[in-house]
Amino acid sequence: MMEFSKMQGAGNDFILVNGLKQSFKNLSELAQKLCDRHFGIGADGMMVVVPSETADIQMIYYNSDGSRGEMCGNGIRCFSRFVFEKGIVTKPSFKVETLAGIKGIELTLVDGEVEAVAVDMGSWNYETAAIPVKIDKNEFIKETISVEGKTLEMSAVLMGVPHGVIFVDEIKETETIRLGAAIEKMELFPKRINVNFVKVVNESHILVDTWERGAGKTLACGTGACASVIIAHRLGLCGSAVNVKVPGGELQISIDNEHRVMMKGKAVFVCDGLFYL
Ligand SMILES: N[C@H](CCC[C@H](N)C(=O)O)C(=O)O
Repeated sequence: MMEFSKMQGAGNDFILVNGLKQSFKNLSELAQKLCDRHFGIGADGMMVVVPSETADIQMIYYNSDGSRGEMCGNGIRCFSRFVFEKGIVTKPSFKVETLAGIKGIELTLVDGEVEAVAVDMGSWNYETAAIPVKIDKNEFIKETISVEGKTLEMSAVLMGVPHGVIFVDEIKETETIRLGAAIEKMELFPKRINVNFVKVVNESHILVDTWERGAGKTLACGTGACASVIIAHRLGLCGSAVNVKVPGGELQISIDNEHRVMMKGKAVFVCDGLFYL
């Protein structure tokens, strides 16, 4: 049997496993098994707590399809509350090692409970070689793509993981699913890509709906919310402090003048349990 916690951040749900107490052979297979919504517990992804030599603790993230994600914005908020409330980390400010670099965490405590988690998500990268995008241009900004019989204008950015951002007049979940699924796997994106459909309400409010690489349609995507603000800000469509409303809740995203993105939002425990491996 295996101990786990189920958590969610703005409706993006995760299974957390304490890798300091138990070790596993194949994390990709474990993620697929645990995240299956019929034969397992059910979640968008799985995080494992492991030691770090360069930070206070290390987060390993897998999507529900068993693919490794370099970073997970909603996930790192849940991970941070988990390691604090389980006593693994004992201070409200700490650093988490990820495949996308070390992230700074600030917990907001109310009566000893974690009320919100702020994450220094670090900076972004527009270079097509880094995202990656297979195109003979340095950046992929407002480029035209044809998919599922539609011509769309998309911009791409690496926010720890690859993100595409498409601005729409109206968000339709059926289109997020139909178009997102096709764009994720286009040859243009050798490592696949997360796809965000964005409606700008005003300069401090946007709506985002995301099709996630390796997880499909989710109720929120933290790195996607960050990517959407970054691109909207670059195109002059929003300011540098934005409330991002997603189907599962909302996130506060801000860009500082050192080219860094800060994300703040909740992280909620759903349950603790035992899984029969
Ligand atoms: N599916 C993403 C990783 C999780 C991102 C998302 N859950 C977030 O909150 O940032 C990828 O493989 O690129």
